[in-house]
Amino acid sequence: MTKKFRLTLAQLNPTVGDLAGNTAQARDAWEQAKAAGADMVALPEMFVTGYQTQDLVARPAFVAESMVRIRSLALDCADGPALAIGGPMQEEDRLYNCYFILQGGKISAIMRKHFLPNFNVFDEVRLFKSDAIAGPYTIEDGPRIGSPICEDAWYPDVCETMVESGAEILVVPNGSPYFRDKFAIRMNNMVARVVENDRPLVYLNMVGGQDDQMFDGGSFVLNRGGRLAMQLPVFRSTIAHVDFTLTDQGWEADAGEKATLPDNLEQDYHVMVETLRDYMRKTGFTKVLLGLSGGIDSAIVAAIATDALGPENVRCVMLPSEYTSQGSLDDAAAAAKALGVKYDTVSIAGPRAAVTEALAPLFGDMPADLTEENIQSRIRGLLLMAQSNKFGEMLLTTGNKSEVAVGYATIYGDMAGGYNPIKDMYKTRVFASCRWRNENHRDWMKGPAGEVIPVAIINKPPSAELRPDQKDEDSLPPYDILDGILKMLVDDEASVAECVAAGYDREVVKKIEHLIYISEYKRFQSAPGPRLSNRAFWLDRRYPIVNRWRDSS
Ligand SMILES: Nc1ncnc2c1ncn2[C@@H]1O[C@H](COP(=O)(O)OP(=O)(O)OC[C@H]2O[C@@H]([n+]3cccc(C(=O)O)c3)[C@H](O)[C@@H]2O)[C@@H](O)[C@H]1O
Ligand SMILES: Nc1ncnc2c1ncn2[C@@H]1O[C@H](COP(=O)(O)OP(=O)(O)OP(=O)(O)O)[C@@H](O)[C@H]1O
Ligand SMILES: NC(=O)CC[C@H](N)C(=O)O
Repeated sequence: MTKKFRLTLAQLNPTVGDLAGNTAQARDAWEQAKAAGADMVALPEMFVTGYQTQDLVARPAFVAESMVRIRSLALDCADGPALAIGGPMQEEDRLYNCYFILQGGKISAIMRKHFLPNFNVFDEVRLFKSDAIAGPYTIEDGPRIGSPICEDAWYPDVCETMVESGAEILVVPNGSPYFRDKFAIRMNNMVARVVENDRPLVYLNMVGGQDDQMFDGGSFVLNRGGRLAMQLPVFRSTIAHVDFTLTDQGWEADAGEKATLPDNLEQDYHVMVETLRDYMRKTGFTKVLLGLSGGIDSAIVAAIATDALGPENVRCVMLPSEYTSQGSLDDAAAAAKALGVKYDTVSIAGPRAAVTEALAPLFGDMPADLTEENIQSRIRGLLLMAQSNKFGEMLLTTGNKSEVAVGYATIYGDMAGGYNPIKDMYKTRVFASCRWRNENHRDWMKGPAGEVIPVAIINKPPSAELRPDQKDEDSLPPYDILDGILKMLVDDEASVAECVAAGYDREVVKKIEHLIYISEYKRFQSAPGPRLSNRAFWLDRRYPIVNRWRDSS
């Protein structure tokens, strides 16, 4: 009789620290696997705790409770398919990132991670110990399986050793966070492992937002030769069953679902929506508010919030001053109407006059300058935070990556807010994302279809409207030049000389370099936001605040 093996892939969304909830999700996946007649159900890396735990995993009580949950899951799931789940384990003074195989009421095998990622957003060498490469485990009446844990499968060694010691299938649990165009990098690595080892491979990733990171799912199954047998969707919790048949050449996966992967404009937009949605749900908020200025940044943030939470949970507030143009008033109202969100107006004229009066004895006849400009931004921050307190709505802040990079925002002013959906998106890409959203609608968007960001907003020159006729380009180079230089200096760590060789003016490059370094203190105090690139501010790029070094090239 043909030998078969059914594996259930649980591409699910854990919450960091919700040990009971994550275990319940695992248990539910196991019930579904059992009902489907599966032999094994696999959950992602560190699923019991959620990922990434950062220093929470250094707390002995947290690890101990996680172990208790794993053991009780083993007992609960004794009678049915094997269950494989990631979690931490303490052995004497050593903490490991593990993959537990639960069968027959017990932990029947434990894989300990060998290659600990310690770059970009990862600090696993700081948190965990590496263990020697383990051999495969056997599923009762089924294949011998090797489980390299995420980073373990990005190099040949672990898979090769597991296969040399008898692994017939590789099942790789992952906690692999999104950055733009990462799919191809993952796929290339996994195809290489399959070809090197002549074994099928199951790549299982988690989904969900955690602070700045989005775990984008997109799990897949490869047959020998690197042939794609199954592709699960990105950004969506999914339970799927894959059937393996034992052939003369070894185990072969039957062809299953082949989800299509979105292009990178859609990926980024979807990440901004999902991370905000998960940040809200996982921190217990349902409603947001934001200042809607009639400019493009607050307009796209309003659209993202509406798509994430629904129009009934988004409130936009126009806070006009004497410098607010009629165009801005019209554009902000039109944007709110197109999205179907609540829209209020609170003038800053009165508070501004009161602040000016309060400071007059100190400021005397000193000329008005940036101080007075920033007071407007700070009054808006204060009025928005007051509404946040009163109505229990979380305030969204709206600075794009270009502004965040050069400090073009007022600290304790428009930087006020709990989450910044566009923190890692350069201004030039904000324009492209707005056009994409106006032309596309998907079932995961809770906002309406159509032109939700009025084209008048996309087409006008950006202005902070903090003084008469102010344009961003008065203080900054045009955004295509600014973003070109920022991409080189921030994302590529290019030298000043390399920027000049690429055609940028040295004086402009030096000015931008200076602005990046002197605004480190602002970023240190800024709200988190979704990571879209592999060089996002915060964990990917950690610079000192006090720093006298400048590139003399
Ligand atoms: N290293 C450091 N550590 C701690 N504090 C430091 C510091 N360097 C300066 N500071 C302090 O920070 C203050 C300066 O920061 P801040 O008050 O923000 O002021 P600043 O960065 O000078 O001005 C804000 C800039 O953002 C522009 N803006 C504002 C609002 C919105 C937008 C927009 O388009 O979205 C643009 C505005 O036109 C202006 O060019 C100083 O008073 C100084 O005391
Ligand atoms: N008149 C206003 N009413 C409400 N909010 C405002 C107003 N002006 C500024 N804000 C808030 O402060 C943020 C910074 O806006 P500002 O106009 O200074 O520059 P910006 O970065 O070009 O943003 P935007 O493109 O949204 O205008 C805005 O995104 C908005 O949230
Ligand atoms: N959790 C991990 O080991 C992640 C590292 C891995 N290379 C990734 O980003 O996909």
